[in-house]
Amino acid sequence: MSDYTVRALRPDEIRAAADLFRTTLHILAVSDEDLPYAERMHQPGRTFGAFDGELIGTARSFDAELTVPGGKRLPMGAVTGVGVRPDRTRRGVLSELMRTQLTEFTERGVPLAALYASEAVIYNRFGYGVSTVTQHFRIDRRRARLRDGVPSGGRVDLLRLDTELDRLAELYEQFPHRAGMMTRPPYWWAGFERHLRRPESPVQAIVHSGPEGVDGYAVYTVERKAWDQPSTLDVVSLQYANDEAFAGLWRYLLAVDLVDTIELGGRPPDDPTPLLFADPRVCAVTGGGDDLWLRLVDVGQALAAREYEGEPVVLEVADRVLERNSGRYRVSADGAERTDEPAELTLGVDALAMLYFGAWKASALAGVGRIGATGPDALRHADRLFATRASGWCGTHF
Ligand SMILES: CC(=O)SCCNC(=O)CCNC(=O)[C@H](O)C(C)(C)COP(=O)(O)OP(=O)(O)OC[C@H]1O[C@@H](n2cnc3c(N)ncnc32)[C@H](O)[C@@H]1OP(=O)(O)O
Repeated sequence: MSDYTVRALRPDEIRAAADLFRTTLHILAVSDEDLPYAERMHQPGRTFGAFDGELIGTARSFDAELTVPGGKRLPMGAVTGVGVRPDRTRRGVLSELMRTQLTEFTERGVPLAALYASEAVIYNRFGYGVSTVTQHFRIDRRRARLRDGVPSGGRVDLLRLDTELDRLAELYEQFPHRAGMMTRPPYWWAGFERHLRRPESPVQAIVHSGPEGVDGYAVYTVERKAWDQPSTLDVVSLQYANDEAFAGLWRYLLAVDLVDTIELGGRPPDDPTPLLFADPRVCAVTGGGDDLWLRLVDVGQALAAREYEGEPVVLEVADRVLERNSGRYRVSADGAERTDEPAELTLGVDALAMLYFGAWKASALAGVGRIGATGPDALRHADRLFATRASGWCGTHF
């Protein structure tokens, strides 16, 4: 039996939870100036604390919606703020917090949970898998020339972030969401706003307008340490509704004076940025990695919500944390449902999350022992069924 209890925190305990979380990430505790943002980031009733007399661990979530392949939006618990006091780690505190949180999602009928992971070895055991991946670009701004034929037109204007941040929130929700993208509720924007108000880095926002009105925006900072030092423009956010807006925002960014390098991180695997340039090597891929970690809280509902193409396959899913998900599911172009038919593929719920947005192929996961298969046909069918038109991508760090 554990010597601690887990319960939802009261509003007057939120600062302590935020301090604990920040301490576990080696970040300074919440300042008085930060406190209003920290409070706005917490959705009432969604922060859990573990106590052994004192607060020793915490995990919170906020409600959002996630677009799944085919365009439907499903409720999701956006999990964040996870930390256990360093003198109480490795005795099951996180495991209890995760179980409590997943049970709470189940009771409220939330079919998906997702998070961004500080370390990649923590969350598989709780059923989360890397469901989307990203890449980072560095552009040599002084050598960059756009190819002939890149769309032109439209106009770009500065947006006043101190008074018009809400405008970005509206635009983000208006623009199309590809599979893997989530809604950004006020709990998310409060954290973004705090990030933007860091005193050391002035932040600019721009909007692009085309014939139908505003159809793209970007947020960026420029770091310029000294007059004779190279300077870097860091694109914090880039969202757009069409190709013209994408090109128009880039035309602007490439023309910002006193900039040597442009950094653009966390983009989808099929991001077209390198295709813009006459010499594609001015745009180097400098890294990448896991983006959204997904957890199918209700496997039946999550599988039934997305679209598929191709021949059917029967999956046998194992879920050690939410046992009622364990069982067989038939997935076909007509949808997905529970079945008694014999299994063709066996996999954990974490591996299923890796298939969900098409970021990984079943055949690749089988090759490294994450999926068991009766034969190559089943893998071929699963590869096709779970493939997506555009790369899955979230791009909303939380
Ligand atoms: C979504 C987010 O908020 S991401 C931020 C996550 N937080 C951090 O990274 C802050 C620093 N780290 C911590 O606070 C803690 O180490 C936590 C929260 C990651 C883990 O908390 P703990 O209470 O130690 O986890 P718990 O004891 O329940 O561990 C369960 C299992 O996971 C393993 N585990 C937990 N954390 C880690 C880790 N960082 N690295 C390797 N294994 C780990 C444990 O060894 C244990 O394995 P076992 O079941 O085989 O014995």
